[in-house]
Amino acid sequence: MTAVDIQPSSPARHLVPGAASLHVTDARVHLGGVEILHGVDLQVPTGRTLALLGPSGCGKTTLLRAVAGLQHLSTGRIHVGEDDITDVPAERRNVGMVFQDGALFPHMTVAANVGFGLDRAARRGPAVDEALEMVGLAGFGPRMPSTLSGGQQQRVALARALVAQPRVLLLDEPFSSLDAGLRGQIRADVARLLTELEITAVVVTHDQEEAFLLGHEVAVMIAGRIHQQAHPADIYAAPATREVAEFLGDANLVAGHASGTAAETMLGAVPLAADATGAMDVLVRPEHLRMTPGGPMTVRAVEYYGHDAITELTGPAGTLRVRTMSLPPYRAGDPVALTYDGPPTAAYRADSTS
Ligand SMILES: Nc1ncnc2c1ncn2[C@@H]1O[C@H](COP(=O)(O)OP(=O)(O)OP(=O)(O)O)[C@@H](O)[C@H]1O
Repeated sequence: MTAVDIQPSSPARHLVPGAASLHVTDARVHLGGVEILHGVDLQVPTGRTLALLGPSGCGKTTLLRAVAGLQHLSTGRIHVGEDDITDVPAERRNVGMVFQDGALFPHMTVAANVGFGLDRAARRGPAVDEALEMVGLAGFGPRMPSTLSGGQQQRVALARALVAQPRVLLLDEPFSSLDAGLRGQIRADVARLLTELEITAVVVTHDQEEAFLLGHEVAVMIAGRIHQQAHPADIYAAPATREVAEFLGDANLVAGHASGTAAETMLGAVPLAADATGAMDVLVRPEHLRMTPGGPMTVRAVEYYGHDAITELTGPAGTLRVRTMSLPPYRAGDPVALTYDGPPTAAYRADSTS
């Protein structure tokens, strides 16, 4: 699922003035003598949300800290709009940040939390109320954080970042401290809000669903490199590298021999999205496989989830997972044949490293 573009109900009021594009070019960061970011490029157009997705420890927070001015770049440049902010101190960048747990001050009212970073005059003005209104919490100013739900607290954290009218907003795993039930609801809420506000945002997450929901585009970072930045549907359909395919989960890689627009595999001919020749590992999504009784593969297990089911099979094509929308009529040990029934797909050189 991906965030739907929603027309703001009243654009003039919701638009965060000054929102600007973000461009990171060839960013390198060294920590403790080790290169953590290996020349990262990132582009976020004005008013769009980019989800920065990658496994734990790949460098997502380091990149966010660099954009915020909390981490020095060894090389590379950062532009917000036309301005090169690479050497601008953090407090003058006008880049807002929302951290993992929201971190509200429990002894201060909602309004005091939101106005915390403002000078005294600005705190008395309309900015705090406006920011609360933006996040749908008009009238919540006098409340204490402990009287709010987890989702409302997260919205207050967002209001606190928005009150300074940042040109770019950075969110580091903003839902990680919420329990699973609440999380699903709140992230959909925040996805809608970010789109309505037309703010330029980067959201860090290691959760694919979250990235696909929140990001107009998704950048996949692995081991300090951006492997791909594209629309979620394009990333899912055609992961640029084997690492992206594997990280996104539920990727079967089937050995094959490519000659042009198709590869010959144990599943028969599989159409390829880009011409290739030679030994390849072909990406086969579980929903693009069809099972028929009898055949060279053996069912190992069936996992039934209600909305769909995953059947795991082993045999000459390797260990493969197949997704069906209902419970398949097979049990462990049954012989099954598999055929490919999907669009032209990606393939990776068999000798390329994982
Ligand atoms: N001060 C430091 N000195 C040396 N290495 C560090 C330092 N801070 C972070 N690192 C390393 O840099 C790498 C990237 O860390 P970073 O926190 O940016 O990853 P991340 O993708 O945000 O991970 P997570 O999703 O777990 O928060 C990790 O391998 C981490 O161990």
